[in-house]
Amino acid sequence: MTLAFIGGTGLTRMDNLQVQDRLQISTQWGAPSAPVVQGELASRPVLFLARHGDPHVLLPHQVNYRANMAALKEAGASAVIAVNAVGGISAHARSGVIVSPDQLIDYSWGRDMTFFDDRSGPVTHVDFSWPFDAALRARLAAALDACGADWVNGGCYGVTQGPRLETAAEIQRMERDGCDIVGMTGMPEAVLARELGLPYAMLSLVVNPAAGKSDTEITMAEIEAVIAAGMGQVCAVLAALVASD
Ligand SMILES: CSC[C@H]1O[C@H](OP(=O)(O)O)[C@H](O)[C@@H]1O
Ligand code: HPA
Repeated sequence: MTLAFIGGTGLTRMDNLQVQDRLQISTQWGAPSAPVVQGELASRPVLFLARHGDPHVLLPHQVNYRANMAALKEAGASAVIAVNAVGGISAHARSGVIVSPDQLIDYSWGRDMTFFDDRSGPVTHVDFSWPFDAALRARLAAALDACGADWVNGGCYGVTQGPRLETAAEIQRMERDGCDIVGMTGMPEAVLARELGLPYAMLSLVVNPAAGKSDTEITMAEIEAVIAAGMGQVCAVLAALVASD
């Protein structure tokens, strides 16, 4: 099994990854955000892709999710762990906590969200009742526990369009809908993985209280501080995960 990691905001490069090659892959859907990094983590072969480019230049709606997922598949990925920075909606989704969501709701729009839209093949509707792979999430849970992480097993990730953050009313609506955390990149990434038959799970680091959930303005400085404190542990969890293979 070759695990692929997609690094998001705060994880453009993985410090604990031994880089062997940077694969320039072009796909029929265009170029991925960055070269696919081929390397070793805990002495196991892994792949890594910077979702927003390296350096981080792409906004969430500018990411070519189809090219990213197709490039990982072509590079030999057999499963994908996506790392995300998210805002916390539920009380237990405090800043610094890691969430492994088990559901999502998609509020994004206008993104290329399927590989099956060229009209040459059969009409395809994939099952997406459970967007995250249960076996991969179980392995992730063991790695999170082994690392002593402060983490939450399950929850609903709401995907907004961005790049602006949400209004307090939008977050209240998302809370009524059942969202626990909010980010801008979970879709169409998750469904494209499903269409390619790639097991997919997320590791979401809560980096701020979502809009209206604290008395203060959400600042990039606050977000960067939480990322600086927490992304090292996320990388350690990924190493523990591959070591368990
Ligand atoms: C205020 S930071 C917003 C930015 O961070 C998240 O990125 P990612 O999911 O790639 O970690 C969020 O989705 C936004 O793109
Ligand atoms: O509050 C947020 N909203 C949407 N995406 C995010 N990514 C980090 N924090 C947030």
